[in-house]
Amino acid sequence: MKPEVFLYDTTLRDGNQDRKISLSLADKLQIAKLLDAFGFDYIEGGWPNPSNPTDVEFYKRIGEMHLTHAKIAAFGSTRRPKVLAENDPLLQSLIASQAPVKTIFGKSWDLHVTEVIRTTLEENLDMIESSVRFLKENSEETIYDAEHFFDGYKANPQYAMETIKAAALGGADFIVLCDTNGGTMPWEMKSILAEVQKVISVPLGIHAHNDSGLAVANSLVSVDAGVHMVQGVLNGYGERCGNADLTTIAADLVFKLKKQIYCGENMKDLRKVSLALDQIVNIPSDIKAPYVGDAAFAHKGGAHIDGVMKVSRSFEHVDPKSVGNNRVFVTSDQAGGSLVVEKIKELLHIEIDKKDPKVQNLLHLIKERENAGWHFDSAEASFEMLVYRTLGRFAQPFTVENYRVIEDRSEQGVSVSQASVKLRVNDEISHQVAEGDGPVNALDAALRKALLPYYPYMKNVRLDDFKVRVLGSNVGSDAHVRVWSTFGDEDGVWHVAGVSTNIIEASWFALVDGLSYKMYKESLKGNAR
Ligand SMILES: CC(=O)SCCNC(=O)CCNC(=O)[C@H](O)C(C)(C)COP(=O)(O)OP(=O)(O)OC[C@H]1O[C@@H](n2cnc3c(N)ncnc32)[C@H](O)[C@@H]1OP(=O)(O)O
Ligand SMILES: CC(=O)C(=O)O
Repeated sequence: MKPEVFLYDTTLRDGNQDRKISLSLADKLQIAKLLDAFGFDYIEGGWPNPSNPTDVEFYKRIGEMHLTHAKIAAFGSTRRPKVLAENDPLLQSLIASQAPVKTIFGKSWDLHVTEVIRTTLEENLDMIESSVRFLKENSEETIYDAEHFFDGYKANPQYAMETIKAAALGGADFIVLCDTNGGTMPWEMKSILAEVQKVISVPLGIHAHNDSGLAVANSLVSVDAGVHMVQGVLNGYGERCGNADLTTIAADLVFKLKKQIYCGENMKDLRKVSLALDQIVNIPSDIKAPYVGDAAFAHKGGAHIDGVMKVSRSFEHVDPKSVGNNRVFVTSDQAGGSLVVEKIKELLHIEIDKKDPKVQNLLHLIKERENAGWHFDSAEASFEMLVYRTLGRFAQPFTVENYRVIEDRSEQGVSVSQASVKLRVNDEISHQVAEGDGPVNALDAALRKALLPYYPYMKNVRLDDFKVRVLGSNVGSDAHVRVWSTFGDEDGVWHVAGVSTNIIEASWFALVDGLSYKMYKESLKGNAR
C-alpha cells in the first residue's frame, strides 16, 4: 500500500519538550516500539549530540532492534555560521547516530537570522543548502524542517522562499513547513502553501504547533492542499500548548479525508495506543480527547441517549468501535426513560417498556438523587443498589434500629471516636460498639461487627478510599455534603456515594450501600450468609 500521507511522530523529541514530560531511555524505547507497532511511518528519536547521552544511546539501541515499519529519524539543526558542514559537530553527531533519516531545521524568518543566530541572510542560505547536501550525501533520506516558515513568509516572503529553495537545491527529500509559534490561521496557511507549491517541486510536509488551538486544523488544511507528510505528536504533547495531535489527525485522515495512510488498518487500536502513551509518560488521559477520550462517546442528555439508542449516528460522528472506544450513557439528572431502560437491560438482562411505572418510578428517584448531588456516574454501586431495590431484586437483609457516634477528646488532646450500631438481622437484634480514629472509621467498624456473625464474608471487604465534598454554593456548615467511598474485596472494587446535610448521615448512607453491594454480589453466588 502506498500511503498518500506519511505520518512523522516526534513524541520522543518535540513531545519530550512538554513541561510535564521527561523521558528516560527505557521510556523512549518503549514508546518507539508502540509507535512502530501502530504503523507510524517515521519516528524522530531526539538530538544525538554528545551533550545528550540518552539520545546517543537511544539511536544505538534502536538500531539493534527490529522495527516492523517505521523509519528512525535523528534531529538537529543546520551547521553553525562560518563552519564547513562536514566539520560541524552537530551534523557529525547526526551521521554518527546511523539513523537512516536525518531531519534538520533551519531558519526561514529573517528576524531569526539576524537577531537570533546573528549571521547574514546569505550565510543562512548557504548553511541550509550545505547542511542538507552534506547529510543527503551521507544518509538514505534527508528532511528539511523550515522553522517559522509561515511567520517568516509573512515578514519577508521572498527571503522565506529563498530558504526553502536552498533546501531543495541541497537535495532535501521532504521540505516541511513549520508553524513554530503556532499562530497561523488555516486560511493564511492555505494561501501561503499555494504560493510555495508554485515554486517547489520537492514533496512538502507540515509541522504545526497548537498555540492558537489550530494545530490539527492547520495540518488537515495542509493535507487538503496537497502536502504528503504530517509531523506531530501522539496525544498532542509538546512545548507550550503542544504539537499537532497525531491521534486526532490519523483518525481524521482516515474517516474524514479518506486518505490512505499506513496505520489506517490499525484504527481499532487508536485508543489503546493513546492510553498506553499516557501510561508511559505518566500523565492522566484527557477524557475529552477526540475519538479516544473516555467522554468522546459519552452521552448525557436524555434526548441524545434516546436518539443514539434509536439510530446511533444521530449523535455519533463515527462508530466508537472503529477507534477502539466505547459508547457510554451517563446517569444524571438529565436522563430520560430510555437511559433507565438501557441500564436495566445492562444490569438485569431484562427488556422493560419505557412507560412501565417501575421505569418511571426509578427515573424519578434517579433525578431526585442526582439533583441532591449523588452523581451516580462516579458511584456505580449506589446506582445499582437503587435499581435492584426499586425493582424488587434486592431486599435489604437488615434494618437499622439506630446508630450513634460519640467524640471523646481527652485533656491531653487525644480524640477517640466511638460508634454504636443496632441492627435487626433475621429477626434478631445485633448491637455492637466499636472505636475508631474518626467517626466514620468507628461507624464502619461497628456496622461490620454487627453484620459479621451473620455474614462472615464481610471480613474480606476493605474500605479503600473516602472523600467528602461540600455541595453547592451554600458552603456554610449547614451545606449538603457528598461522601464518596471506594470499597474492595478479592474480586474487585466498587464506588458508592451518600448525600445529606449531616456528614455522619451521608457517610452512613455510603457505608450501608458499600456493604449492601457486597451482600448483593454474594447473593448472586448463592451465598445467603
Ligand atoms: C524548532 C525546534 O523546536 S528546535 C528544538 C529545540 N530543542 C532543543 O534546543 C533541545 C536540544 N538542544 C540542545 O541540546 C542544545 O541547545 C544544543 C546542543 C542544540 C546547542 O547548545 P549550545 O551550543 O549550548 O547553545 P544554546 O542552546 O545556548 O543556544 C542555541 C545555539 O544554536 C544556534 N542555532 C539555533 N538555531 C540554529 C540553526 N537553525 N542553525 C544553526 N544554529 C542554530 C543559536 O544561534 C545558538 O548559538 P550561539 O550559542 O552561537 O548563540
Ligand atoms: C522543527 C520544529 O520543531 C518547529 O519548527 O517547530
